Amino acid sequence: MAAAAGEPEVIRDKAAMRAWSRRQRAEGKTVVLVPTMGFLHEGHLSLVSAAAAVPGPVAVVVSIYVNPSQFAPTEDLATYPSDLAGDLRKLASTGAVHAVFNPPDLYHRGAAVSGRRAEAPAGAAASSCLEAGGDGHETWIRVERLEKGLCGASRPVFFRGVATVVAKLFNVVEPDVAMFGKKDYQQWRLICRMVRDLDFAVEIIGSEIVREADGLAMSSRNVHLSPEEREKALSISRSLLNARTAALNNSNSASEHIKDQIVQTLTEAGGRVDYVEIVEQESLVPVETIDRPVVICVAAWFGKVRLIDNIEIHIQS
Ligand SMILES: Nc1ncnc2c1ncn2[C@@H]1O[C@H](COP(=O)(O)OP(=O)(O)OP(=O)(O)O)[C@@H](O)[C@H]1O
Ligand SMILES: CC(C)(CO)[C@@H](O)C(=O)[O-]
Ligand code: BAL
Repeated sequence: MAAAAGEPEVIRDKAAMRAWSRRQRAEGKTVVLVPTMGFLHEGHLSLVSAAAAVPGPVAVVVSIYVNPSQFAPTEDLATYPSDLAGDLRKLASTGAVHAVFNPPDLYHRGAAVSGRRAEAPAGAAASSCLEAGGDGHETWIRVERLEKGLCGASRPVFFRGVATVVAKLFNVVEPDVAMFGKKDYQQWRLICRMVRDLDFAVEIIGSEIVREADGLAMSSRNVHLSPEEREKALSISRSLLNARTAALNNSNSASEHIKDQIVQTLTEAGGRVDYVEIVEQESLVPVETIDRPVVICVAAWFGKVRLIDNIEIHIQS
């Protein structure tokens, strides 16, 4: 169990962060990292509780960093919510966080070369809000199959940016354990695959989705929903719960039928569906029939807010 942590130490510098972690490990502690983009809610705090519950003496680090490389220029980097002072208060009140890593920037930005800064390098398939010419960052981790479907289809640079920044965080913080929420299901599975494939010495723990009392999955972006949009967005969790009931009550349900029902519910509520997919839990390969453990994943727009959610169905094959 963790010793009471008191006020977390706020660390902004990479070298200082690495030195802090190494001191903790030298003292016999397990370093547990909770990566976040801030504007914290109970979903994040559940990851902190799970981090504190890792057996043995632990040093819990929460990173707060809005990673520009996972946002395409058309996405919402500029309006991503933030409240560092509020976040620090929430983390201190848990008594379970020992350090907060809040770097001003994690990337080498490089110098402009012939005015090409902020453009994608020649030959790049897609660009993010980070792209730099000259001697800026140009090394990327691609989890080649898992990054393509689901959220990868409409967010072309998202998983390249996530895998790369998580690898950078692992190199700086050197955690023994890292916590990810199953709300971002594809992200969690992709990080597990990256860790396996690249032999990172980090144990990844996936933590259950935390919901509001009415079922809405907690998400930092929920703050941008109007009260009407928020009400309509309840159709996501409602349709997922109905789908699970249907799948559990009818053996070998056809995925197409279940997906159609979800699309209909979301559309009737006023949502714009990005995708509804039923996939195997680890490989994320789509299934035609629900005859094995699957997860139903949804992304839909309500107003200007794109929300994701999912539900696991534990049918034994
Ligand atoms: N409701 C939730 N339940 C469990 N984990 C969550 C929940 N919301 C976020 N997390 C996890 O917290 C970590 C940090 O996520 P992030 O800071 O992007 O918050 P978010 O609420 O997912 O924001 P966004 O609005 O970008 O979806 C991720 O591992 C994410 O899966
Ligand atoms: C894992 C992560 C912190 C990487 O920027 C982000 O994608 C998130 O908060 O889920
Ligand atoms: N929780 C995932 C971060 C993002 O949507 O960019």
